Amino acid sequence: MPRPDPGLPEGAHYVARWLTLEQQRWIVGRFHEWTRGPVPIRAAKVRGTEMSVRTVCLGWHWRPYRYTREAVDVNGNRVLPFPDWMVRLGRSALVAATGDPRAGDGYTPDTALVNYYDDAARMGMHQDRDERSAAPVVSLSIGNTCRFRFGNTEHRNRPYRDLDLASGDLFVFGGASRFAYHGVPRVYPGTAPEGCGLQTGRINITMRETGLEG
Ligand SMILES: O=C(O)CCC(=O)C(=O)O
Ligand SMILES: [Fe+2]
Repeated sequence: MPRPDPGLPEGAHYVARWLTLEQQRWIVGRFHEWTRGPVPIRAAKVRGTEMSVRTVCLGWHWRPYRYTREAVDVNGNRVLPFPDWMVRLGRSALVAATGDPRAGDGYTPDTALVNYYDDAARMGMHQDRDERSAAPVVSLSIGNTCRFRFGNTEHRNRPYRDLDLASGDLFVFGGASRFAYHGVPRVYPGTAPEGCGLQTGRINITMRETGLEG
């Protein structure tokens, strides 16, 4: 049973190598399907500047700073539906992360932001706060290892904790940590394990409950 990590604030959980290599390869296969459309993967623009990360969404399309069903800032197409297998995966992730067999009950993520990081990509400190639900965010990583910075709910500065997210790692932030600032200061090129399905780069999936209707 995973114990709370004393270095992480309440509500934040980390499980190393939660996904098997076989699961990782399978998800990478799905990733290639998602990027082929109906909405291509793209760098979202924040105040006119493209992010270095490229993103494709499932369920709801995210752009700074709201969700819509159609990718209005890309090609206007409706995004792919949120897959049932990912709802189940999200629920088992919560059970694994917290050690509470009921932790997944009632968790129904309806959007996933699927990010692709090349060797130069990073993500500044931010909160995930465009959702109306305070349900946990479930994060899965595949490919190259990154440095992940997990901070506090007040501002983007210290205290924060740096940890490495490697291929297959699970990170969850809910409860008192749901609106904590976090970011990815760097990725480590060439660190993806053999057999994870990704030769270059890093994929990160964050599933969330939007709390939106329609
Ligand atoms: O890539 C990561 O590990 C974090 C991604 C993230 O924070 C986001 O998509 O909002
Ligand atoms: Fe985030």
